[in-house]
Amino acid sequence: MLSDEFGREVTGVRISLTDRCNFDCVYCHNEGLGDTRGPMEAQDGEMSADDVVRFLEVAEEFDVEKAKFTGGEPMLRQDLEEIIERTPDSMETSLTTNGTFLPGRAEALVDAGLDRVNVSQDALDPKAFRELTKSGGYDDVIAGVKAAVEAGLTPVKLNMVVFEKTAGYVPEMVDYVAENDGLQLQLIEYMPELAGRPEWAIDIERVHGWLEEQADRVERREMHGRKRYWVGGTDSSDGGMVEIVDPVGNESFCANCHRVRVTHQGYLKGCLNRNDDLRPMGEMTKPEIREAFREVVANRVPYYGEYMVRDENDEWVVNEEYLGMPADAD
Ligand SMILES: Nc1nc2c(ncn2[C@@H]2O[C@H](COP(=O)(O)OP(=O)(O)OP(=O)(O)O)[C@@H](O)[C@H]2O)c(=O)[nH]1
Ligand SMILES: C[S@@+](CC[C@H](N)C(=O)[O-])C[C@H]1O[C@@H](n2cnc3c(N)ncnc32)[C@H](O)[C@@H]1O
Ligand code: SF4
Ligand code: SF4
Repeated sequence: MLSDEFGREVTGVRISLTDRCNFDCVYCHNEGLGDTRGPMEAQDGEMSADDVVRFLEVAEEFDVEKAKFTGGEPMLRQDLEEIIERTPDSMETSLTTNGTFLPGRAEALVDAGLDRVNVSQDALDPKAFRELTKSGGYDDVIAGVKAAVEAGLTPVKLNMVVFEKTAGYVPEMVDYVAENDGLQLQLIEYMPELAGRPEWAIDIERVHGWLEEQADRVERREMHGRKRYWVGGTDSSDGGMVEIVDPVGNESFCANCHRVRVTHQGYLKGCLNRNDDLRPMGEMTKPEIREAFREVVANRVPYYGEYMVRDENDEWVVNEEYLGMPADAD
């Protein structure tokens, strides 16, 4: 297993399969890739299934245990089932999707070997959903979540971005997962780093405090040191699990970050928030990918606490050591 200079082993890879999307969520950081809007047909430059598999086979050699497929909207890829089918068996495979294409396809994903799925759902009301996603796909998403649970892609984690437009929906979303078997909730702190609009952010500590009061028990997950709250338990059920993903300005989150990312165009990327460390894999052979993977891991640094440091006014500023890196290789 490869580790970076900060002792962070790389146990997972997170692969963006496309930057295209059928939604236009107001908050979208698109995994650091830019705008999702544009043609929805397959684009030149997207990694082919062969490219993805070649990379995954190298990752397997380095004992990477988990593969996460994301986007854009990864289910716009018609060869998603093939990619999952060809993912090394030793890896846990998961998918993060807006859920609209799960009805009719969830079973095929299971047959291909997908283990579980995260579905973005920021509200339980079609009108609010439309405003947040600029899409009328609410019913499809609900049907998608149902299809995923029925197909056994559990736990299905509902991903909710928490910011000023959604914070009021948190209690009903928490009740919803407590009452529905097979569902869990991830409350994702709104990340303005790539999406802009810092004024939309809310204080995520208030959500932690509120959940602390509701919870029957609290756990800490190894990945990112994320906290998990169990709520609504009864004699016969553990209730629902609510996990908080709170990366913004969080040094311990970055200190426990164990993933390398791959962009839809096949660039290795050490950190979601950075575009100055990209390495193109292009037509590389396996030995060349091995070398590039080693280099990317060697150059990984925690974003908060190393790449960004606090100045004398307690503001985050880029550490001088990293100034002058290429601005954006994508
Ligand atoms: N800054 C930062 N944000 C992350 C990181 N991992 C996840 N996130 C945020 O959480 C969102 C949802 O992540 P998911 O793709 O659902 O998966 P996950 O929560 O990371 O992983 P699982 O819980 O194991 O499924 C991402 O799109 C990011 O906004 C990370 O390493 N760094
Ligand atoms: C970029 S999307 C890609 C996968 C898929 N289209 C989806 O929406 O699940 C991955 C995750 O990033 C989250 N996300 C997008 N922009 C964000 C932001 N600015 N802050 C926090 N999370 C964000 C979304 O809610 C989603 O759960
Ligand atoms: S569905 Fe996902 S990729 Fe598409 S705009 Fe929303 S968050 Fe971004
Ligand atoms: S180093 Fe921090 S910001 Fe970068 S991907 Fe890891 S957790 Fe996210």
